Amino acid sequence: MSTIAVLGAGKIGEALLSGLLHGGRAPTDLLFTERHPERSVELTKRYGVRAVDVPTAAKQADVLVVAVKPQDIEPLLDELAPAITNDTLVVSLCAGLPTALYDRRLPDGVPVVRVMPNTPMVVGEAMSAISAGRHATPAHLSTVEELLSVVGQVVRVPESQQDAVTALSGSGPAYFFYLVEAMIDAGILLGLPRAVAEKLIIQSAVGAAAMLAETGEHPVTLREAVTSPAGTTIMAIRELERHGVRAALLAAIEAARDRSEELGKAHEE
Ligand SMILES: NC(=O)C1=CN([C@@H]2O[C@H](COP(=O)(O)OP(=O)(O)OC[C@H]3O[C@@H](n4cnc5c(N)ncnc54)[C@H](O)[C@@H]3O)[C@@H](O)[C@H]2O)C=CC1
Ligand SMILES: O=C(O)[C@@H]1CCC=N1
Repeated sequence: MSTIAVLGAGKIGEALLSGLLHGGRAPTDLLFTERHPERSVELTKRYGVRAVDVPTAAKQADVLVVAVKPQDIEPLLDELAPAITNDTLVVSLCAGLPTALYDRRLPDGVPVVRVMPNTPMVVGEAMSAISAGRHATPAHLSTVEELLSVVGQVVRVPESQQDAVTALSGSGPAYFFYLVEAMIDAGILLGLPRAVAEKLIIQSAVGAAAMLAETGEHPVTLREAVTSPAGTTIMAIRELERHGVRAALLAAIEAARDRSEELGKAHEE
């Protein structure tokens, strides 16, 4: 079994470690690096996984998963470059960072796969999109696909689509949480107890998501089935249209895509 090291065990790094353990990987097959010692202690206690430094991770692991903030990539690449060989696969989860950045900064020929996952990884429901860098082979892509399918679903996309993917599914869970938060507030406005409003909205979200995933019906069809002539739903839809919610979503997701592109450009020479 291959050894996987997570470089930067924050929210996404921890979600991956925990998901892989849940999927049957032995703690001895996993390593992580973390710049905050107290975080390392906490994670080793929680998962029984060993914290190491970057050179040790590069030497001992077959797959290095980079999960630091894009703004923190440069010092990590400085540490990694002298320690890594072409036998090690680099998997980057960083928003915006192109595989070309790794190609420039790491020894020639190191294979890199760019991935955009999302936080539902913590419950095994991630959506991950993967793209091969210049030196990554179909076998490398399959390795990453296999790794990530333990924590959710995986699609392959050309790297040129990764900024759009980041805006859609990378950030996507935040948009749904934001909607849920606003709808719970609406329940409070209408005088419902908070606990009741939360239960009503969260279960409606879970039910709607399950219908989307399981019926294969188009969202328009599912929405129309809720929208009775001269009923309650159409009154709400009219207000959503009047307040430009659809246009707001288009603009919001475009802004997220632009930011992803910008994060990548910040590291251009
Ligand atoms: N949070 C999210 O929903 C998603 C995040 N991502 C990407 O995943 C990456 C990580 O994001 P989060 O987990 O949210 O960030 P985070 O801030 O929770 O985790 C980053 C971790 O890396 C550690 N770190 C930084 N530099 C380090 C170094 N040189 N050596 C060792 N550890 C180091 C930090 O101490 C921190 O614990 C980012 O690049 C982000 O774009 C991708 C998809 C979704
Ligand atoms: O907000 C961010 O930059 C990260 C990338 C995708 C989701 N969270």
